[in-house]
Amino acid sequence: MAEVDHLAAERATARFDVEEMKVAWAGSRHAVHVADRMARLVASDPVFRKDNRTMLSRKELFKDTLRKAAHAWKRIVELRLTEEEADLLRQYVDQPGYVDLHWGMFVPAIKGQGTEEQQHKWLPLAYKFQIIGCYAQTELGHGSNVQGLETTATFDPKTDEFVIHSPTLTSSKWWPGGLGKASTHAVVYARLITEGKDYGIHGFIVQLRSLEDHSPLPGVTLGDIGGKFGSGAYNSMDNGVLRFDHVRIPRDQMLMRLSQVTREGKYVHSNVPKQLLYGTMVYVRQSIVADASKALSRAVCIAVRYSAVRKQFGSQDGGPETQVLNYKTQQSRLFPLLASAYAFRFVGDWLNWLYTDVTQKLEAKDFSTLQEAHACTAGLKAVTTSVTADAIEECRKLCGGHGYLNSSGLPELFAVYVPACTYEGDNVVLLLQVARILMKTVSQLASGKQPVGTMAYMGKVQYLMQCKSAVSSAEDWLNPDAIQEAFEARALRMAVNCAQNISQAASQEEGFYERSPDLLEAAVAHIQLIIVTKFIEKVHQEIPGHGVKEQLQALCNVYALYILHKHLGDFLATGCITPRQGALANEQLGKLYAQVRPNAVALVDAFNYTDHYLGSVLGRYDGDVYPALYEEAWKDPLNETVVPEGYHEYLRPLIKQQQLKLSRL
Ligand SMILES: CCCCCCCC/C=C\CCCCCCCCC/C=C/C(=O)SCCNC(=O)CCNC(=O)[C@H](O)C(C)(C)COP(=O)(O)OP(=O)(O)OC[C@H]1O[C@@H](n2cnc3c(N)ncnc32)[C@H](O)[C@@H]1OP(=O)(O)O
Ligand SMILES: Cc1cc2nc3c(=O)[nH]c(=O)nc-3n(C[C@H](O)[C@H](O)[C@H](O)COP(=O)(O)OP(=O)(O)OC[C@H]3O[C@@H](n4cnc5c(N)ncnc54)[C@H](O)[C@@H]3O)c2cc1C
Repeated sequence: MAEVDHLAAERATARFDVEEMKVAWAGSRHAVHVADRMARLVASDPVFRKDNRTMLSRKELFKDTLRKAAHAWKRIVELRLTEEEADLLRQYVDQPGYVDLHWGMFVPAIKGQGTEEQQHKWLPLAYKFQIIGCYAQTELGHGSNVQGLETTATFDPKTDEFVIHSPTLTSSKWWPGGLGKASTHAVVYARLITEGKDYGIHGFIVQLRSLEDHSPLPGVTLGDIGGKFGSGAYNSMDNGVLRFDHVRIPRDQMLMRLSQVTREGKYVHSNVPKQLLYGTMVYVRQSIVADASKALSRAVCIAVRYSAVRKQFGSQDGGPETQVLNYKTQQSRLFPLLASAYAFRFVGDWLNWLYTDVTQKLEAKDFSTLQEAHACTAGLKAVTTSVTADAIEECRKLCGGHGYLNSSGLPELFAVYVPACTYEGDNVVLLLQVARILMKTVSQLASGKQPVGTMAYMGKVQYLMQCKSAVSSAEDWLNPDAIQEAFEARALRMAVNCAQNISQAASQEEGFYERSPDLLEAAVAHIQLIIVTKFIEKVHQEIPGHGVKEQLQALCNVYALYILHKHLGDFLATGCITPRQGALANEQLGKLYAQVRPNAVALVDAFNYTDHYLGSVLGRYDGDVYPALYEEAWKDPLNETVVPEGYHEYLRPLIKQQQLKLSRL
């Protein structure tokens, strides 16, 4: 803990029990305890140092990642950490690397799509790191359109093998993380061809490198795809390129849980929906939503603490200047992001519950909730990552000039985070999936089919299409029913408007294409409704701790009214509220910001992040920002010598030449 606490006065104004808020944030007392232990374990280990990361070359950074991953594994084994502890330890190491894909996609792909026999064979090898795996789906020519992939897996009945081949340049696998330099194996997605017929995309386990000397196996060409956005950041990951030249694998390396190819070459599809092939993506999208609240809360923690330390203007007579956190503009930019971090955390928990529930149903051959799982994971992944990426950049601006320094931690956080808007499904492509499901649901309303799950509100179509908000004062907007109704009416009316416009087109397909910008907005409105609903439900639960529930209630209202204010056009255009009611919502928002202000620093303390994990001189727990900034500057390699390299070659001759010219005048 800090010796001098420059934020002590801020912490003293908090009107709630921070320790209990930590429990509400983490989910349980146990979760706080485990996270705390793992975070401190990482922070105290010199191998996991990361303050020099942005100054390393790509090669040094990659080697550092290998070293950290090996050391993390050593500590996991030595300390006999549980799976929960090990996952947390890796998260706190906070450096993207091949292990993310090994544990996050390779293992889940085998678990989800492999038969019991295949799981029995491959998982123990993966669990002990006797093999390292990645997820090779995307190609140079196709990423979003999975059905358009070109790699082929042709069954050869003579040898009982599949022949994996990249027929074109565009069929080269391109992007898979961990593929470039680390992986020995991959789950490769390819078109299955047997008996002369193309049965579409299936997964195959393919060995890529020798387990003896790591050299590529015959017929396999692979490497790294090159440097990426930002210094440090995602460059620790070896995203790779991979080409196959008629590489043979045994038939039993096709992942055969969903469909099989017999010894004779017959294709057999089990009686399950084809979309289960996309199961690994659904799993990771769900994890990405949980991850969004982590990235957003880190950025917000830095910006809130620094805004409480930073002072500008406000004194005419030499008295103290104003903390920038006291400026209403700073609050109106920052507090909605603070509220969003909490909102994403709770909706992430709910999504994790939904995912587990759907998985259990699938085990029992109940596929009824598959569409709900797809819509919620795709939509929430898209909205939470887009908001988080923008919010990290906003936090950088909220920290003024110092936010632009690497030592603020924000540039690297942004650069690492921003591809989340693209990987695991481009956000626009995913929102259009949600929109398709919305249109399907609207079209079924006429036949009397009652929508279920997060679409259930659409069943109230008669009421929601004509209801008028009863809000008549700013305080009325504190009523969760008023908020819920306005959000439901807005989402439903936007979806119905789209459906009506599409129905006037020559075909459903053409209408969908023409109206896709509106459909995106309807999908966002639906997903925002889910986030608001889950936040309201959370606040309705019993929440222990002095003042904790009240703070969460205030943040829930901030989140909802901020979204309402930001998307006021939607609410007005659909006639859900009047301009006067919109103004009242904004008035209430201002009052809520004043309520959040004295609690702001304590609300970010509740995230319970170590200074190591935050990686920011501006976000230090003790708020002692200026000495840290000053010290950090001297660590830059440019400051290793007083006179820079290049002085004698370029600077001195230039100066001397100019001096000579002047002396001649
Ligand atoms: C630190 C170490 C920790 C170790 C552990 C880590 C674990 C993870 C933990 C934290 C995570 C946080 C960070 C994660 C880091 C991850 C690193 C990044 C790795 C990135 C990997 C990738 O990017 S992999 C590649 C991803 N690719 C995509 O997402 C492609 C997107 N495209 C698609 O999904 C499909 O092509 C698309 C859905 C767009 C279209 O499908 P298609 O079949 O062509 O056609 P369509 O007609 O639209 O759909 C038919 C039918 O199917 C339904 N459907 C579609 N998708 C699904 C689905 N997924 N599930 C269920 N149903 C689906 C669709 O609604 C249609 O239904 P009907 O209309 O016919 O009823
Ligand atoms: C850092 C990073 C890590 C990755 N890791 C992996 C990995 O481990 N394994 C793996 O297999 N892949 C990986 N990928 C690939 C990733 O999954 C794809 O990049 C992603 O799915 C997007 O596909 P794309 O690149 O083909 O984009 P494109 O589809 O080419 O997108 C280009 C533009 O077209 C738009 N667009 C595309 N289709 C439509 C449509 N139908 N309607 C409207 N607009 C459309 C998009 O919105 C976007 O603006 C990774 C990518 C990144 C950036």
